[in-house]
Parts: sequence; C-alpha cells; structure tokens
Amino acid sequence: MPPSPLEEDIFPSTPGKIKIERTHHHTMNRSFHRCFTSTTTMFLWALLLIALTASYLSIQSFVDSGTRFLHHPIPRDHVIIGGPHWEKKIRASAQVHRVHGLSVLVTGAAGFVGSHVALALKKRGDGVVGLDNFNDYYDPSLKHARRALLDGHNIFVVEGDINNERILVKLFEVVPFTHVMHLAAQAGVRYAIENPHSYVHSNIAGLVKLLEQCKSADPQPAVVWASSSSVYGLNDKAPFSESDRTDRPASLYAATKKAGEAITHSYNHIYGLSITGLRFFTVYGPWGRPDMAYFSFTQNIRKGKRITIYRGKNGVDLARDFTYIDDIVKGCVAALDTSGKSTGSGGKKKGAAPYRIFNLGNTQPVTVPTMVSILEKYLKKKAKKHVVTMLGNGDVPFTHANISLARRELGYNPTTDLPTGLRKFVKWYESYYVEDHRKPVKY
Ligand SMILES: O=C(O)[C@H]1O[C@H](OP(=O)(O)OP(=O)(O)OC[C@H]2O[C@@H](n3ccc(=O)[nH]c3=O)[C@H](O)[C@@H]2O)[C@H](O)[C@@H](O)[C@H]1O
Repeated sequence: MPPSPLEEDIFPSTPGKIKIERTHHHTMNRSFHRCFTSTTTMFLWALLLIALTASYLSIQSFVDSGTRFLHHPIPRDHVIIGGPHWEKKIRASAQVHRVHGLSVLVTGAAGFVGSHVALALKKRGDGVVGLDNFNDYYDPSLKHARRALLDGHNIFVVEGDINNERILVKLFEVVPFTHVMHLAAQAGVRYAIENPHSYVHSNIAGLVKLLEQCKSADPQPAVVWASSSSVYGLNDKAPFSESDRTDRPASLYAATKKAGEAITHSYNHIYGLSITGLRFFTVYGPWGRPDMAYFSFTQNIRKGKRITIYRGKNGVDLARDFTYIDDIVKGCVAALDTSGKSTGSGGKKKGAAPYRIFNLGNTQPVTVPTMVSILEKYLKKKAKKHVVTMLGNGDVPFTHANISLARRELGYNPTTDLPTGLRKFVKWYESYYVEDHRKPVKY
C-alpha cells in the first residue's frame, strides 16, 4: 500500500489560526444539529449564532493583528508530506549527477544564503533537497520567488519547520543524505529584543531537533551550519580570530549562535557527528534579506524616505566586515567538501569526528555611512539621513574577520569589495523590484 500523507503535517507545529477555525467549526456543527429541531427556539439560536460568529471574527482579527504587530514567524507545515508523488520529487531532487557527488539537505533553502548555496551545489552535480518554513519574518513572496528559481533548476524545497520531527524523519527515510547544510535560523540582531522566543525556537530547539535526526541517521551526515560574527560580542581585539573570546554576547541572537556552537560540540563529542560552524560576517548581495541595512536603505533611498543610521558611543561610526554572497557560497561549498565523515551510526559513536569553526568574512570593515554613500552613488539619489546614537540594542561597534584559518583549511579567498558587491546588488534590486523580475538578469 502506498504510504499515506502525514495528516498532522497539514497543521502548523505551533498553535495558530487554523486550529481556532477547526474548533469553532466542530462546535458550530454540533449546535446546528441540536438547535434546528425546534422552530420556536430557532430565533434565539440564530441570535446566539450571530454572537458566536462576531466573537469568532474578533478573535480572528486579534490573532491577525497580533501576528502582524509582533511580526511573528509562522511555520506553515501545512503542505502534505509523504506519499509516492512527494517521495518521487524528493528522490529526483536528491539525485547526484557527478562522480563522488554529495547528497545535501539544505535547511533554510528559500532563504538568502540557502538559496545561493543550493543552486551552487546543484549546478556542479550534487543532489540537493531544500527545507524551509517560509515564515513571515520578512516578505515571504521573496522566499517564494527564490523557491521558483530553485524549482527551475530541479531543486525541490519542502515546506516545513526544522522543529517538525516527522518531516525530518521522513526526509532521511527517503534519502541517505551525506551532508546537511544547516542555514535555517531566526536571523537579525535587533529583532531579538522584539521577539526573543523565535530565536530560542529556531536557533536552539530547531537545531537540537535537527542534530537528533542527524545523530540517529544511518549513515550519519556531516553537518555544516551557520554561526555568526556576532558571537565575538564585546571582543575588541581586532581582527577577530576563531581562538578569541566569545563568552560576552551583546544580543540574544549572538547568544543563541554561541549556544549553537556549544550544542554542536556536544553532538560531535557524544555521537561522532562531523561538525563545521561558519561564522558569517554581515553577508549581502542579490536576493538578499530585506531586513538588513543595505537592503532597507536601498528601498528607502529610492522612495525618498528617511533612513536611520545608528552611531556608537562618543559619536563613533559603526563598521561591518560586509561579505559578498558569492564569496560566502564558495566558503560553504569548501566546508562541505572538506568536512570529513561522521563516525557514528544509529546514535552510537565509533570514533573521533572533525569539529571545526571558521570565520567567513571579507577582512575589510567599512563604516555604515560609507556604505550609504556607495548606495547613493549607484541609486543616483541622496539619502535623507537621521543619525541616532544607539546603545543597548544588541549592536556591536565593529566586526573584522581574521580569515587565515579558512584560507588555509578551505582555500577561502574573498574577492569582492563592498562597492563591487553593492553595484551587483543594486542591479539585481532594480531588475527584481522595478523591472520584470521574471526576466533573468546578469549581475
Ligand atoms: O554578521 C552577522 O552575524 C550578522 O550580520 C547581520 O547583522 P548586522 O551586522 O547587524 O547587519 P545589518 O542589520 O545589515 O546592520 C549593518 C549595520 O547597519 C546598522 N544599521 C542597521 C539598521 C538601521 O536601520 N540602521 C543602521 O545604522 C547596524 O547598526 C549595523 O552596524 C545579519 O543581519 C545578522 O543576521 C547576522 O548574520
């Protein structure tokens, strides 16, 4: 008999609107049976029905407005998982088309870095299956457009949350993944003040769910995952080296990434999982994240809207080691290629496995006002700047990567400076938002 779709995957893994609708629906059905047996009580029941409908609508609108207001990510695991058609698509997507090719599960595949890495792997003949919950932290239509792009390259992206154990189990039942490229996360440094729980949900609980699956898989995959430059926190020794202190995070986002480094270490130690953590430094480029400064500044400068530029203590400009997406992708692919094997099977360690951490930065910090002036040049428009001293929002004054280790071990060699990368970004932005974004663009 063909396996039946997992019914519970029709509903989100966290309580949401759909469950409220279901409960009300059942209650109303039962009421209808009982009440319409007598015509004398019909009028009273009709009144009650109106009252129930009104209260239902007000709950619904409260949920909706709360969701928008909090900008809360909604996992939408409502797509039917399983069944022969679904499995066929997964297998086709995971098909390897080169000798010694990899078979990679990319989490966060509809995200910025995830979509680029998935494409790069597929283009060289690796098998790739994506997983993404398409939450609304930022405009999901951009995620769906990225998915369409991947679809055009025969990469199937499963819609589901990394916290959904049944999806993970099913995926590993269908494909013996050699590698997991784990890029699904709650990103953004300052948003953690607004919505701390989504960081714990994705970056800690979700990470553990995924590692549990990886450690139990046979064969165990090697895991490469996205840590962050933010783990250096209040470290002021520049440039930042992997051996520097990372025990003073300045934001909850940073703290969850630091926790991720500790959690992955324990899975490496106990279960023999091969682990590589990549500390990304403010990654930017085409198909980027609209919540990031370079992207939202571009939107606002074009529209003639004011932009807010944060400044640090004593009026010091903030600076970031902005790193172009193509350089990051090369670092990710090299990390997969050099990961070494996990040694365990079925949850039992058989020997020591690699545990690595690398900085993937650009080694050339640029101040935020300089970044703005580069954008002004490409957009041919002056920004309306509002400069504010911003302390205690999770930001650090500067980031600066020492990449010697990644150069040596991964052959990582970033080649794109900020002006070049932003020129490519603006070109993509205009093709996507201003012109017809279905047309392919060379940037
Ligand atoms: O390396 C990382 O690990 C992180 O990089 C990125 O974080 P950040 O370096 O904070 O990037 P981003 O938000 O673009 O702000 C850039 C600069 O603009 C300043 N900034 C920001 C917004 C604003 O309105 N005004 C402003 O001055 C702001 O103060 C900052 O100085 C990722 O988002 C994060 O997910 C994580 O991956």
